[in-house]
This record gives sequence, structure tokens and C-alpha cells, in this order.
Amino acid sequence: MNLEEIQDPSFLKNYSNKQLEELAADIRRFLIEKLSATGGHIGPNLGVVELTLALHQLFDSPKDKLLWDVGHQAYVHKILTGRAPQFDTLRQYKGLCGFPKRTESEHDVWETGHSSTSLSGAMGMATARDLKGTNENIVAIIGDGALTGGMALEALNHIGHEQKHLIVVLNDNEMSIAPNVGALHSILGRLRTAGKYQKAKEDLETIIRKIPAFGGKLADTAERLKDSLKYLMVSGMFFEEMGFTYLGPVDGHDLDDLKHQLSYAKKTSGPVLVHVLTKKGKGYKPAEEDATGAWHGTGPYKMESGEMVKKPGPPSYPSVFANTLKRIAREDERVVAITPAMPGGSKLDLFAEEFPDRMFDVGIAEQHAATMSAGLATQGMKPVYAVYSTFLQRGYDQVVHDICRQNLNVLIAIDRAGLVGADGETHQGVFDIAFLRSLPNITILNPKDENEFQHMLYTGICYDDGPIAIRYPRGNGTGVKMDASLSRLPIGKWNVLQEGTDAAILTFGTMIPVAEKALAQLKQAGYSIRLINANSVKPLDEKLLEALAEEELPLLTIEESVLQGGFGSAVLEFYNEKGMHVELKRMGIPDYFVEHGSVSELYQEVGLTPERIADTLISMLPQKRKRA
Ligand SMILES: Cc1ncc(C[n+]2csc(CCOP(=O)(O)OP(=O)(O)O)c2C)c(N)n1
Ligand SMILES: CC(=O)[C@@H](O)[C@H](O)COP(=O)(O)O
Ligand SMILES: [Mg+2]
Repeated sequence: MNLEEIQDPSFLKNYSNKQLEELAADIRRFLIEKLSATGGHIGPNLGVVELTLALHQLFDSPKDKLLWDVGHQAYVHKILTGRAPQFDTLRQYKGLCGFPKRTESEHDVWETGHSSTSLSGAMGMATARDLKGTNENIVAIIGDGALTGGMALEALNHIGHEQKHLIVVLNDNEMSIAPNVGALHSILGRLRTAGKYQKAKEDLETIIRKIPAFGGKLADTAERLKDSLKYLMVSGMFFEEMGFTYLGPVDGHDLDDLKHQLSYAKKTSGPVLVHVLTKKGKGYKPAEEDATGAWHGTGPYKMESGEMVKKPGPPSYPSVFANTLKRIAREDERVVAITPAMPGGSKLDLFAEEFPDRMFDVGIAEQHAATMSAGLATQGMKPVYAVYSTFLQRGYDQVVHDICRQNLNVLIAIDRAGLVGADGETHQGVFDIAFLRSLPNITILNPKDENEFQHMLYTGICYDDGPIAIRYPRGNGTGVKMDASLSRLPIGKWNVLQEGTDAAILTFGTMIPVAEKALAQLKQAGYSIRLINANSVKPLDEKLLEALAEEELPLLTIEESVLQGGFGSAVLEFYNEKGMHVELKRMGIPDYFVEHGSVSELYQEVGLTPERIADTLISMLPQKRKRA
């Protein structure tokens, strides 16, 4: 079938299973081919082809609501809802979003990107339905990894209590990004093997019902027997205990089994959980055999061999992070590392190779990770909480209430700080300066390159005056020479990278090379601009700021972070509190959610370019001569 002719999923209603199987094969071929060029979340999507077909055949989207948890596995849903023609633009600037997007389609009823929100969204929709007296079905599709997220458990608890009809499809492929972890994962493991229970229950019922005369009475007795069988065969029917009708486990690649159970769920009152077993990467050998999570989300790859198309370059910040932490941990046994389900992305899997007892993957549990780090710190350990900037948002109160308020020695390694690119607005790491800077006791550092980064990590481990956050970007370093030994850096002491007498730029991290390019352009135009590496957002270098004000230099702050409440705001507040007048302009991320695209395209969009920096500075200075 030419998938690009699909307008909406209604054509599926009359499809036989054979036709669906053929369509599934077409979809797999399409995904494997398209994503070999664009990259994306190939593994998760190959695992939900039959499930998505069955859902769109049995339910009437968008009247019936399908909510995709995390949403990285919604490509098949997007193909079936008329967006196949856009797949060449997947996760590219102004192209197809990699997650559900309400402005893209009426079938995208719930936007995701961060994990574990679908059940709460579904409960809200089911509550609204019942208040309005309508009768649509609400179906949340959540993975076994996402189910480890605290929000999901909060929602299960409430849904089970309220007993409103909604369907939870648990897509269990035994993987988060890496292999899934936790006690819930073990429960699912028992349920996975409990297929026998379901069969035994049905056989038992059929036999009993066939007994003439007192068969019915016996059947009631058997109800209790059946329940005890349930408990015998399947330890702790966690979901039934939570108030759900548990159906499964279902073979998530067998359309008959899927449709039978989903149809039954549709007719069942109250909350229903359909436990579906799938294989992540199904239908593409390299992805199917992935045991570490390498095929969870990829860049471009060679279809035939499954070889990833590697972009050569300097070591990535996460690899510098892991290797430096190993170096420090060899000398300091207090060092332990915590990741909320991102051992691969953070490269803490490399740390765990050497220190398996000192690395903890806690599942998709950013709140727990933060407070567990606090607990570790109270006992004299040196916890390093490695977390993407965007996911740290999920553990904000724990940073406030448990780490900063108790002034505990936790090092928060904030990875993917700044614009991340293809994952778009749900993943840009641009808010953490604004939401951390206002917290008492916290120190916030930003390295300009991987060499400063390694020293900052060492400084962070040596630092014993409370919580310290070190922010670093997604991707590779600058290729700068790495010092052989680690040294402790002064905190709150900025350094002048380039002298200048007409104006000064205050910036840090990834914006340093961008500013350096602007200075080169300005020098050609006869301007002498000072460049200051403001590598600590908190504390500010107050002495240097006072000296700049005394020199009456026009100042420009630049940050790959939201302007509202960011670094530039901190500098403005400082001068205001000191009653000092300076001419100051701020450049940074404007007040809107920045969508997906390459980081360089996004820099252009938000104006973080050498040209815009030069123009902004020239607008602040007496006209010397037209810019070359
Ligand atoms: C709050 C939050 N933390 C971490 C992530 C990163 N993340 C994206 S997908 C994923 C694993 C999801 O596993 P699962 O729900 O089982 O889906 P699967 O990929 O197996 O289909 C993680 C940890 C996220 N999106 N949101
Ligand atoms: C869907 C999700 O949240 C993760 O898969 C995320 O896309 C990983 O980001 P990185 O590719 O930066 O590790
Ligand atoms: Mg999974």
C-alpha cells in the first residue's frame, strides 16, 4: 500500500487481519527506510505497529481519545492519520514533530515528550466526559518504562479509586531506554509468565458452566476459587488490587489476540488495564537485538547493515563527564552516581562498568533520584545526580525542599543544558537557570569547553558548602586540549578571555565561541570588545561587575537560556540592588517554546548568532564606521 495516500484511519474498519498484517509490513518497511535518513525513535515505533493498527481499527479517533505516553512511539499513529508524506521532515526545522502535536492533527489529542503523563491526562478526559454525559472511549498507551514514573502511579491510584471507564494499554517490551528496572518491572515479569492463569481461568469457567443443575451455583463458588487461583498463579495482581480489570498478557504482535482483548476492554465497565507484550525494534534485526537501548533513538543509519552513521568529532560532554567521574571516584569512595533511567544518554553506563555498586538507575523517577541523592549526602556520601535539564523540571520541588533547603552536598550534573535540537520544545534545556537561580544555597556553574568541564566536576566534588549544579550541553566538546591533571577552580571568579575597551560581553558555555566570532566581525569594524567568561551564574563575580560599572562600559549578556529570570536578569538585579547605572542589553531565548530543528537553525531563529550579537553591540556604541 502507498502509505502516503492515507488520509485518516477510517479505511481500517473493513480490513481483515490479513490485510492488516500486509499493512504492518508496509509500515515497517517505510519506517526503517525513512528513519535511516532522518534518525528518530525507530525501536519503540517498530514495536507498536500491530498495536496501533488494532487501536485505530477498534476505536474511532479522534472521537475516541488515544493518548501516547512519552509519545516517541507515535510515528505509526502519525502514518495512519495522514502524515506519511511528511516523514522526510521528521524532527527537522518546521517539519514533522517527533511527538504528538495538537496543531499537526485532530488525532493528536494529548501532547507528550516527558514520560508518565498519559494516565493523568486520560483521567482528566474521562472525568470531563462523564460530567458532560458523552460516551467516548479514552485510551492511554503507556510503556513499562513510563509506568515507573511517579505521576503514573499517582494516576493509577486515583483512577482505581474513582472507577471511571478508561482503558490503559500497557505496552510492555521489558525496556525503558535501557533494560527496564524496578520492582514493578519484576511484577510485570511475573504477569508476563502468567499467560497460563488467563487460559486456566477461562477453561475452568467453561468446564464448570457445563455441569448441569448446580453448575451455576458451583460457578459462583468457583468465582472465589478462580480468584484464589489468580492469587496462586499470579503473585500480587497489582493492577486488580489497584481497582483495574486486568486483561492479559496479550501478544502485542498477534492481531487476533490484540483485537479480542481490546474489544473486551471496550465493553468492560470501570478502569481496564490491557497488558500487551511487544518486542522493541520488531521487524528490524539490529533494533530487535538491541540489549542496551542503542536503537531506542538513533541518528541516521545504514539500512542494510544497521551501522550508525557516525559524526566524527571531539569527545562528547557525557563521555567527558563519565570518564572524569571515574577518575575522581577511584580516589574518592564517597562518589556515587544516580540516573533516572538515562544510563546510556548520561554515559553513566561507562561509570557503572568500573563501579557497578556505585551507580544507581532508579527508573523514570527524577523526584526520587533527587531526594535519594539528598539522603546519600546526609550520610557523608558524594552523590552526583546526572539528569537532563528538561527532566530536572520533574524533580524541582525535591531540589528545593530536600537538597537546597537542607543545604546538602549534592552535585547536580545537568546534561542537555541549552537547545537540544530534534527533540524540540518538550526537551529544550533552557529553563533550569531561571528555576534554579532563585534557590538559596545553590551554586550554578557552566564550563565553556570540556577542559573547563573536567575541572568543574572536580571542583564540584571538592565543594562542601552545599548543592552545586554544573550545566553542560548535548553533543560534542570543542576539541580543546585536556589538562593532564584536575584542579579546583575558584567559584564566582570570572575570567577575561579577550581584552577590549568599547564594550564588554558577559557570557558562558556554548555561547563563548559564538561571541568570539562576533568579536572578530566587530574588530574588523574597528570595535574593541571585551569578552568575559561568566562561568558561574550563581554566585556572580560581583567585584568584576562593579569594576565594569565604574568603567562605564556598555554591557551585553548572552545566554542559551530563557531571558526571563536568566543570567542577564541576575546581572540587572545586581546593578539595581547596588544602585549602579549601566547600559546593559540581554540576549537569550525569547518567551516562547522553541520547537524542533537543528541547533544551528534554532540559533538563527532565536537570534543567538555572531551577526545578531555584533549588530546588538553596534547599536549600543557610537557609530565608528559601517560594519565591513
Ligand atoms: C520525565 C522523563 N524522563 C525521562 C525521559 C526519557 N525517556 C524517553 S523514552 C524513555 C523510556 C520509555 O520507556 P517505555 O515507556 O517503556 O517506552 P518504550 O521506549 O519501551 O516503548 C525515557 C526514559 C522522558 N521522556 N521523560
Ligand atoms: C523520548 C525521549 O525523551 C528520549 O529518548 C530522548 O529523546 C533522548 O534524548 P537524547 O537523544 O538527547 O539522549
Ligand atoms: Mg518499554
